[in-house]
Amino acid sequence: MTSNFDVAMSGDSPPVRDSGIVLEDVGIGFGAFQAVSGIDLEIAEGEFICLLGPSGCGKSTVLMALAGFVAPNHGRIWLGGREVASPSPDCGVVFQNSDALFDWLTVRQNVAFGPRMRSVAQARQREIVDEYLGLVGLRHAAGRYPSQLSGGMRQRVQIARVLANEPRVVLMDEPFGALDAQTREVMQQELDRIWRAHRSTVLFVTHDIDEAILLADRVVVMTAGPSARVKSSYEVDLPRPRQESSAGFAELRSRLRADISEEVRISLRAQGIDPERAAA
Ligand SMILES: Nc1ncnc2c1ncn2[C@@H]1O[C@H](COP(=O)(O)OP(=O)(O)OP(=O)(O)O)[C@@H](O)[C@H]1O
Repeated sequence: MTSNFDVAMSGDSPPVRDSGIVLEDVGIGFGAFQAVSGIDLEIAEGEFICLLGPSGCGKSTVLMALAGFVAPNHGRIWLGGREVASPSPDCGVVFQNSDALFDWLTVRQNVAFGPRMRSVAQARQREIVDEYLGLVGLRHAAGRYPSQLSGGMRQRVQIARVLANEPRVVLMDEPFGALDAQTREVMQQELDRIWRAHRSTVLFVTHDIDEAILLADRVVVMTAGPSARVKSSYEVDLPRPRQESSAGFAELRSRLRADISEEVRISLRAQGIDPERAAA
């Protein structure tokens, strides 16, 4: 496929041989503030990673660097064997806010937008749109405008629109964070089902430990910032779809809770807040 890759070929051999992701000693700063540093992480092709950590530790910053929106000030990032230098159609991004949709286009036109930009033939565009709208259960709403949809439906359109570009990697930054608890639960189940059908490489940022265990092959925990790094990594060796009531789920939840609350306490102390008082 010829595409207008915005990523530069790395001068030397990249450390990945497939469509995975490699972050090698990555640091990202904003002026004098070093948000993350020394991030080493490998994500295999088709792997679903959830990134957890205390608020403000730098999860979104890492995602923005992977998407090519922010440049690291140290280290290197490879995606599918190419060094990331700027945003690329190889990498689809779903944000928390479903307002990323084009209000003046119907659901069908929103999902067809990427394939149309890639000059995909019209008949094929229709097939792609039908496939991805079917996947998110919204074929019946193809003719509606975003303003005529609920928040959950808009978010599903956003996911379909990103997947219709058939990116190698999907980055999701708290995509269900703004949804009510019930819609969120349905969306988590749907995403699990969609991912099992497509097996793209996914990096999913969340605050929610249960969401991470429901979705991830591996949960990666970051330390408190500044200069946050990867603290630990947990393989989620539970059969899908996962049951929150299972013993394995509960055991992993309590290990993750202990690990993250240690970092939250560090983060609160750094802000001059006594964590014991804050909990009282
Ligand atoms: N554009 C920016 N300019 C300056 N500082 C920034 C910028 N973007 C992020 N930061 C800082 O970098 C740190 C990491 O922010 P980031 O949003 O990545 O954290 P996060 O872990 O995703 O937070 P949350 O869980 O609350 O969404 C924070 O201290 C934040 O204030």
